[in-house]
Amino acid sequence: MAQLVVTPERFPIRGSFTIARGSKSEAAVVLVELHEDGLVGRGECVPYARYGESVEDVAAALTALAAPVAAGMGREKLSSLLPPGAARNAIDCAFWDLEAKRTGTPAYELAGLPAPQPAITAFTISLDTPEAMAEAARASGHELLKLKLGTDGDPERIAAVRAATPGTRLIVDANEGWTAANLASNLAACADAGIELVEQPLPAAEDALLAYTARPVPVCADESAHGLDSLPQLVGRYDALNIKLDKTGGLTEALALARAARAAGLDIMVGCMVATSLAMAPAMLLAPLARFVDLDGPLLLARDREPSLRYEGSVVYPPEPALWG
Ligand SMILES: CC(C)C[C@H](N)C(=O)N[C@@H](CCOc1cc(O)cc2c1C(=O)N[C@@H]2C)C(=O)O
Ligand SMILES: [Mg+2]
Repeated sequence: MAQLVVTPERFPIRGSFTIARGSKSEAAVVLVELHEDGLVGRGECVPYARYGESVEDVAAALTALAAPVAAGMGREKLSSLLPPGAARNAIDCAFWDLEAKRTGTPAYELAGLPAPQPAITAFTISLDTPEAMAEAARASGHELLKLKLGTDGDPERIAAVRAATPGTRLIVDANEGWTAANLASNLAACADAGIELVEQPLPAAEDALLAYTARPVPVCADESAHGLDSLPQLVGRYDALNIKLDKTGGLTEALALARAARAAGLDIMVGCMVATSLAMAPAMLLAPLARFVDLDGPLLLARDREPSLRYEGSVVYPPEPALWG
């Protein structure tokens, strides 16, 4: 029977990171370890205030599972005990890792997935002035950039980055910062600049408008997409959804959501919060199902876990078993 250990941790961000909702200077994560017969399964999550989560509440919800876990409770019970969200993510991924270690079978095989392959990840450019974003984009040298937008002057930011990086693939993320009044003009600016995807333009509560708006660039749900239950209301409004394990409550529901979304004709982005390689590793298993991979969390950190995922230029490599899975 496994012993559950829950540890809140902080990892400093290199400089700071700004989106439409505010700035961050550190990643606040919760680590879950499941110790059994000398083996340790691990998972990591990022509680997000936007979804009503805090480090304290998530750690408490996980600690409350110590007794049932010690009594033999397994991964299959989690969806009846925790909502889709950060707490379930950390323990779900820890169960997958423990099972992989106990059976000697890689997690991708346990999940019925192909072996994950190296993938091009997006690299995020923090929200700033048009000049500063253009310079950060040019200096990054990455093949696929995700521009954080969501405030006045976004067409100028888009135009400045496009002029500075003519050959670079671009996606943008408004983090709910656009409005009914500027949606059409901002989407037109994206189309003019050859932007490949626009993530969460409107506040989640205003999604209905998207069904009646021309979408000259594919539009991807992020803050509107959570677990499987959220899928029906995205169809007809969005062209893609950003699957993050912190929103689905781990790999188990992420897989079900990815398969259901593809069956409904939606493209998939596999995304992340600002977190370490341990949080990215299970998400790498979804990369073969995804049109866009956005697993750059560790690239923004001043310090990562050891061992970490391997990043070379724009390419992220599948995890080694010593990290996860
Ligand atoms: C390193 C990147 C930020 C990761 C990824 N490319 C990305 O864009 N992810 C999210 C951004 C969410 O990040 C936030 C926003 C926020 O207001 C507060 C936090 C975080 C986070 O990761 N940790 C704290 C809680 C996206 O919108 O797609
Ligand atoms: Mg987003």
